[in-house]
Amino acid sequence: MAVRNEKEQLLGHRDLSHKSLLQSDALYQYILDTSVHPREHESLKELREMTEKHPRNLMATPPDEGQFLSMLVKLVNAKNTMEIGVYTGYSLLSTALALPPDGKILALDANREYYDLGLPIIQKAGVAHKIDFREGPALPFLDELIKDESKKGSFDFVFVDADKDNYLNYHKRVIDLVKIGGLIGYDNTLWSGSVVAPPDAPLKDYVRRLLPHVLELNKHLAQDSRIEICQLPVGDGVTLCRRII
Ligand SMILES: C[S@@+](CC[C@H](N)C(=O)[O-])C[C@H]1O[C@@H](n2cnc3c(N)ncnc32)[C@H](O)[C@@H]1O
Repeated sequence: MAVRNEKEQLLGHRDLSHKSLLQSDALYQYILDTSVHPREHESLKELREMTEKHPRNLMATPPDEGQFLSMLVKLVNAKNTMEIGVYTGYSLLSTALALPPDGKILALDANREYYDLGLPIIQKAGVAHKIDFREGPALPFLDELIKDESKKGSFDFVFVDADKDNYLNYHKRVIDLVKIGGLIGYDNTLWSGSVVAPPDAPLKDYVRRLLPHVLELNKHLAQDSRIEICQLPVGDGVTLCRRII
């Protein structure tokens, strides 16, 4: 593949409608063909293919990231989890399939219409009973949740993939809801590679508008002594935070 200039590289993967920060599309395709698609649960495949036809499909979690989340949930033996930002449910279903039969996911999204598109597939996969879906803006919901002392430190794993301008607000609440030793995953922390874009880079409007929030979050997480962090170039960038105090 021809080497692309810096600006093209910053925009390229998004424009090709999959999310990869790798050096070439061929390399990303190799990962999908070799390690991801052959192991993808049939319901996840069905949900992914259904979502690909949706006008807002750019929001969907890519399958390599879904596989990563599934592995994480199993590695930490998660039972009680939360997801902020569901869309049609690809990451939700990946997590639900990875949880034990009595595992639970509190799933928050401002828009139930998207979830309802994926719900029949989630039901067919036999994991809908693990999901407690709540429609509405996540922030006030978290403010209520945190008033309940029994919810503090009760989550093993939280995945945040919603409005980027609220991530810091989510972090301020979620850090008290996740248990010590538990994990929080923040999605899109490399923001299509725009975190290193020169000022005149031809970024899409929403990428430019939300970039300061992503940069602020990354800085904040790196300085937060309550967590250990690891930022990974999976999907659009995922920062894992392990609560230590
Ligand atoms: C990037 S998508 C989530 C993708 C999803 N994790 C997946 O696997 O496909 C972001 C979602 O966040 C939701 N959202 C945006 N702002 C929100 C808010 N303030 N509170 C709750 N959900 C919100 C949107 O409705 C959308 O479904």
